[in-house]
Amino acid sequence: METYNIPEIARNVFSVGSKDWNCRMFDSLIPLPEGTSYNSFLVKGEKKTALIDTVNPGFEEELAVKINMVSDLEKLDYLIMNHAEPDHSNAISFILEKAPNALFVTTEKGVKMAKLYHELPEDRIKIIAEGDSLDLGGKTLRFIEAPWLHWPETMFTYLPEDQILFTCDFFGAHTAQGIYDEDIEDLIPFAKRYYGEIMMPFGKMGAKALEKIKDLDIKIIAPSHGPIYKDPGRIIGPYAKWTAGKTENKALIVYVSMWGSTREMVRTIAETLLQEGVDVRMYDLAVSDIGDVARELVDSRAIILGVPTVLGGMHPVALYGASLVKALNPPAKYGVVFGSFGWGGGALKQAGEILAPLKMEIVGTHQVKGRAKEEDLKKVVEIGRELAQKMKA
Ligand SMILES: Cc1cc2nc3c(=O)[nH]c(=O)nc-3n(C[C@H](O)[C@H](O)[C@H](O)COP(=O)(O)O)c2cc1C
Repeated sequence: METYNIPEIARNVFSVGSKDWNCRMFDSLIPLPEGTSYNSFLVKGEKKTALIDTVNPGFEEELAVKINMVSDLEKLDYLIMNHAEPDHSNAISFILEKAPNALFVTTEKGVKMAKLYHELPEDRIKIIAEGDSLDLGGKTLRFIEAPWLHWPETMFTYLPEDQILFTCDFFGAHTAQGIYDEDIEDLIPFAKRYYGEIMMPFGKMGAKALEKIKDLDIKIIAPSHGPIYKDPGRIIGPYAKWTAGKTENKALIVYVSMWGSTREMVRTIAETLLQEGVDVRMYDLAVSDIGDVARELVDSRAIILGVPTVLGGMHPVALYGASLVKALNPPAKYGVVFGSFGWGGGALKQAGEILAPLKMEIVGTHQVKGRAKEEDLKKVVEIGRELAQKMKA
């Protein structure tokens, strides 16, 4: 007999998803130092039962066992989909097969996205829209469209009787640890990392979603990754700051250096900025966790990129880092680029082209042939001081 912990987060509301303790990479892109969870919630009303979101490939059987421990999967009435990404939607076909009377419930956009990944029985689709609700008997599920968090079809589900907001990826964190937010002291850095990796490019949509839910009475936030918030303010507060693009007096330095020339320049600007009272975070992209970089991008006021030339362009690792920075669209106001080359150069030009679409003012650039000389490092210090002044203003 398998043993499972099935938290009852409110009366007749069960957390039936899975913990993926050892997963170390997500979306073939994001490192997961503490694994993750795929949260799925079963809501039992007096008349009807609904499942909100499902689980990642490989966890379907566990989901079925857990549902059957607290209910009867065969008699499930509704399968609600807040988001079509397979880590939450993968078990849709599995569940619809095991629960022959269950209706698949989502928005019109949700159906379109789900059909990209699953074959859905047409006669079992129930399309809902903003403000619609389902009566389960003593429990109501109300739907709130929250598009682009982080795919076009995303929505939230609200359970007014228990004041629970099911937000899928929004407010999520990649960690398998804990059940409730109170279990993890350093949860917000994890949530911030997740925000940087997944939500930051859609910050404006995030701000709109916050505005939409601001008058809801929320006692519990139940996201689909990481712990459930019994203290919603603990995550809504930081999200208000992050989605507004508020920055700190902090410079994020990301660089690559093969023989130390670029490293000497970024180390010099780091020391200058620290002298000037600027907080500094520095990551060598060749050995760093890109999730840490994403976390620091969320509220850094300046980004400093150090990149040597390799084969006529940027070092490939720095190219990857710079492309990611551009795609994540951080709120940084100021930028600086340093580079080193041996003969023809090319990295600095390419870095400028990549970062151009960001709305950062480039405060300075400096490139050296080989190692930086005394006058080069003086120039780096000058750029650092000018940057610090601008950042304080
Ligand atoms: C694999 C490799 C490829 C390079 N390709 C170029 C190049 O195409 N053009 C150039 O000007 N320098 C090139 N260089 C020279 C480096 O850009 C130069 O050594 C630079 O000072 C390295 O800076 P770093 O010590 O910060 O890595 C290359 C160096 C290496 C190791």
